[in-house]
Amino acid sequence: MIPIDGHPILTAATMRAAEQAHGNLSALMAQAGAGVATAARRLAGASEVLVLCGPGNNGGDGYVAAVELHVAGHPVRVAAATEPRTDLARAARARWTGPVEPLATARPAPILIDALFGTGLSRPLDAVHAMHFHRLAAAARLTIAVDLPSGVTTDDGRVLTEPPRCHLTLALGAVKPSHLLQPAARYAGHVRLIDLGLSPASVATVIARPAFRDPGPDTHKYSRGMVALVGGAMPGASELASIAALRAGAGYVLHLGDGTGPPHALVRRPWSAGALTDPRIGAVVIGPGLGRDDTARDRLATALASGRPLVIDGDALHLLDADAPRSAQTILTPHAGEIDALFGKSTASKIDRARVAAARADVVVIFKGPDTVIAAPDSRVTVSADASDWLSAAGTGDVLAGATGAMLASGLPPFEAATAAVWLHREAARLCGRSFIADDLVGALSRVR
Ligand SMILES: NC(=O)C1=CN([C@@H]2O[C@H](COP(=O)(O)OP(=O)(O)OC[C@H]3O[C@@H](n4cnc5c(N)ncnc54)[C@H](OP(=O)(O)O)[C@@H]3O)[C@@H](O)[C@H]2O)[C@@H](O)CC1
Ligand SMILES: Nc1ncnc2c1ncn2[C@@H]1O[C@H](COP(=O)(O)OP(=O)(O)O)[C@@H](O)[C@H]1O
Ligand SMILES: [K+]
Repeated sequence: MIPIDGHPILTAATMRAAEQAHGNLSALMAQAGAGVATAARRLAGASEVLVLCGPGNNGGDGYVAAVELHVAGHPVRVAAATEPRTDLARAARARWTGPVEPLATARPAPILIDALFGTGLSRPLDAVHAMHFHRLAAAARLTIAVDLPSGVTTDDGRVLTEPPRCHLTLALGAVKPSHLLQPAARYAGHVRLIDLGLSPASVATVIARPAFRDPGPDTHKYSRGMVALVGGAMPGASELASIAALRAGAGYVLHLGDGTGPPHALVRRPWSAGALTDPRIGAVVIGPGLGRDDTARDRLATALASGRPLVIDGDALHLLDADAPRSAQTILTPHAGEIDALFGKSTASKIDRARVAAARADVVVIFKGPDTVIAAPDSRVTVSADASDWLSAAGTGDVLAGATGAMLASGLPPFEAATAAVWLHREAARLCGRSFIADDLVGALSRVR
């Protein structure tokens, strides 16, 4: 049971390929079931465990876990609605010598293990089965999902049948997109990986603590990163982004626009056509509070022509031509509405949408939300989940844009800069607790650094 940070994300198909390449499916199931049993024993204390087993190999994992728990002397019962249908699951079922209770009449237990369906779920659950799943979970103190909460798809975060909210999901062999993507992810609870030694390769990974560029003895303010924030109609938003850039670690932040007042560390200058010609500028952030009028259009055109690395957010995303050729490293930070507006609506998974957008616009995309997907034009993807829901407040996106500018100006390549900023933003939100405002989040960036 290991934390998932930095681990590859695999789809059902790539998981099956990894399984085939391994060759010994029976050994994999034995390992998976043993891993589930170990985790359950660690968390259950002396409490009885009830394992719900489905017809496929997810159910097979459940039977193996039940046998392992029994052998270890742990009180365990099994319930199922249908007989196993795969050879592996049948073999695992045959080794379970206790009774198999019908799902509809199964007595609850304090610890519930959901081994109904995993990566093979192909349609909604039978309504009566789903009802009993919910009944047993409601009566349990702890619900542990094997591989995935039964009812969610594997690859795109969709929910076919609403499962109970599990406390823990044990991802078998690899993390899957639905462990991270909403709405499915909310049913998984904490996600931990059971390593099956498959070492699958993937261009998609779970976000991990980044390697920040910390200052050293030779550092000066410009080498640490100079960020220019292009202001506009609503100076509050660009100021928030400016202060975020400072607190995320930029050595020098230039706010180009109206507005006065603290912090004194912020260098304020009015906007001018030549404002972005300073060769020391390592990143330009444009969009927070920019407005969408002709002035905004002119400023965006100047930023795009400047050749400086760019972070394009908020209003600027509404003025941008996604298909125009790029003259500089560029990071876009759209939320779902902005992705729809820029690239058109789509029912594809958030990972695929971010990847397609990045390739089409030749940029790094930070597709924001409760699950944030960062994609590069070369197909690399990293996904950040478990962000505080309290981030759903005005101005938190401006903070992310400023932090992204600081990371880009520090010299990190765009994909790494975007990843570092998203991680920093998420951790800052964690430190803020509940009911914080964007200004608090800015302060917390320093504490995370
Ligand atoms: N990959 C690996 O490395 C490892 C994988 N392992 C485990 O294997 C799991 C995948 O197993 P799996 O492919 O047998 O699929 P699983 O999710 O058990 O169910 C599919 C079965 O249910 C059926 N069915 C589908 N939907 C249904 C519905 N709504 N209502 C009713 N029936 C429905 C479907 O039949 P269908 O009718 O669609 O043909 C099929 O019979 C994976 O999650 C992990 O736990 C580990 O053991 C070891 C390493
Ligand atoms: N429910 C949520 N849980 C976690 N993070 C969220 C949630 N809703 C929004 N966020 C994050 O909060 C920020 C909101 O940005 P955005 O929508 O641009 O707001 P604004 O433009 O008002 O600053 C993004 O970083 C997004 O990922
Ligand atoms: K399951």
